[in-house]
Amino acid sequence: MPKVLVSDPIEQVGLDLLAQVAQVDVKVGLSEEELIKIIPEYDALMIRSGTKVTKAVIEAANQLKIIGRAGVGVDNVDVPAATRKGIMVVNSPEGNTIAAAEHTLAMMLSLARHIPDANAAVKAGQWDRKRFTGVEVYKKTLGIIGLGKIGSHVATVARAMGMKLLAYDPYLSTERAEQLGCRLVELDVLFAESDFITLHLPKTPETQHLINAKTIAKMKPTARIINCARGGIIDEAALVEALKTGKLAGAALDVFENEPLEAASPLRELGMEVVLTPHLGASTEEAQVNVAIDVAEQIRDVLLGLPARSAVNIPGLRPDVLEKLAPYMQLAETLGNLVGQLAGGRVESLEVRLQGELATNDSQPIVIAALKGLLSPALRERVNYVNAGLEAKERGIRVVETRDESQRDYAGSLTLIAKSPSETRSVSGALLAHSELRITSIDDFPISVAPTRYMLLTLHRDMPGIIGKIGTQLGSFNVNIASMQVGRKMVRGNAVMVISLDDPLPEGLLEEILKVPGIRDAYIVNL
Ligand SMILES: NC(=O)c1ccc[n+]([C@@H]2O[C@H](COP(=O)([O-])OP(=O)(O)OC[C@H]3O[C@@H](n4cnc5c(N)ncnc54)[C@H](O)[C@@H]3O)[C@@H](O)[C@H]2O)c1
Ligand SMILES: O=C(O)CC[C@@H](O)C(=O)O
Repeated sequence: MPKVLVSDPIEQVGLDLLAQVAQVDVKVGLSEEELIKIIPEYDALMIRSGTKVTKAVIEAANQLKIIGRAGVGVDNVDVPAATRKGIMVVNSPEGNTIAAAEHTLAMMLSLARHIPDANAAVKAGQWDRKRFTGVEVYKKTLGIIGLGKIGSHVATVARAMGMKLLAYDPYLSTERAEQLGCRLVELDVLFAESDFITLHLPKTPETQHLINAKTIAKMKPTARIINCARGGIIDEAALVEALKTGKLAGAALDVFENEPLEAASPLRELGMEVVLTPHLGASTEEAQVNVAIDVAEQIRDVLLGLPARSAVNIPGLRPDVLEKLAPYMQLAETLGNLVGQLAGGRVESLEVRLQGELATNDSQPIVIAALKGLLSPALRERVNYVNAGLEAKERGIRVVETRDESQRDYAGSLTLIAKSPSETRSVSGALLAHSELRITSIDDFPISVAPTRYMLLTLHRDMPGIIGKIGTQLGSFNVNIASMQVGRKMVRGNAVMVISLDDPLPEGLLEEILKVPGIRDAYIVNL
């Protein structure tokens, strides 16, 4: 019988499901060392957010086939290390949506009406009504940053409470926002006009400290902010300072830069302008049952040799199909991610052109992988091989597929053309020997570049000295170049430059590069 280790508290219904096919050991509160010691015995690991599945744990997991995260965020799992080891990571992208949305609304009302402090005062024997006079949410403006699953439900309920809704989500169509009764605006407008601001976006390098001293200065001093998304999207030091100096009226936080919140955190010192909960967004009986069943079923299926429905890293295809298509799917996902970043988010249509041997295969997994790549800058681990098609449809992205079975320079190649309201961007790629990925053109400029984690792309005029100037700029910011290539259609015409970097591009460098004469546009791409 296979063995499953459950290392965080999981609802019994999930454990019962697993017990039908496996020996289930529940061992909560293990240290990393203890986990490393026992993990080689196990075929599956089931966790919530408490267990840190580090690279060292994964390296020791010689028998592990699947890691199941009973919840959405897989930020506590080293997913690239699991993928390299062929371990599937699955999650439950929707099981706790309602719980997190309702917690957000509860936090907003608690903050508006000082419920936690009033409750504590009454329990302490007091009866002070004046001190706890609150504000109404009716006819107030709620600014929602991130209008995905949770943000959408918050919008629906807040609208019913008579709130005016603004939203900022760079990856969402205006139509979808309008369906939810939200006016899609730029971030600065949302900051300036909102009475309440609520965060429902993923934490990424781009969204880290999105709320900081500078952005808080753009908000009304009467504004109140709610974060039930991820700690670190708000700069806590800046928030504390703003609350102390009256630049902001209140904050309700369920998530923190460090969890558990440090005993000495200055947030704990603040008064009723702050409401704090210990990451309870998903903690309802219903959500815990949902995520436990969702993830236990997937672990059970994988142990029985069946596909999983919410694999974050490896698609749940039959092994023989997967083996053949996997390198092309990786190519499609990389190109989707690249073209999405170039098109700048609001993609309305994606054309998938399959060439050569790719055109003769089942195209569905390739199209899905391209959509997963396209949506991953916006949705991160919430988009997977199962929901990518549906997510794209809900976001109003039309998919057009074309095939050409003739072979050109490569056995099979793929082109993705993404259209946004303002522009059309295209990228092509192919596989070399040993399934090595190559980007073979960008906006029809021929190149041959291996995709890397950090890349800088420029559109520029082909002229003497321009490459040297960009190299000097990167050097002056201490950024190391791994490789560089220029693609052009004619001498001294328009060209594209693709630079692979060893380090992420520091803040401010892109602005300097855009000032170089001859540079028409420049992009940071993280693959
Ligand atoms: N507190 C909790 O216990 C709890 C529970 C569940 C989820 N969460 C967190 O809530 C957040 C939202 O979850 P969800 O299920 O709604 O996710 P989702 O993927 O459905 O929605 C996220 C939305 O954010 C948008 N987005 C991405 N980058 C953005 C940016 N830079 N600016 C504005 N919008 C951006 C995306 O387009 C998407 O619409 C996540 O951070 C998730 O980890 C917390
Ligand atoms: O309580 C949990 O397991 C964390 C919930 C939430 O942050 C998630 O990512 O699903």
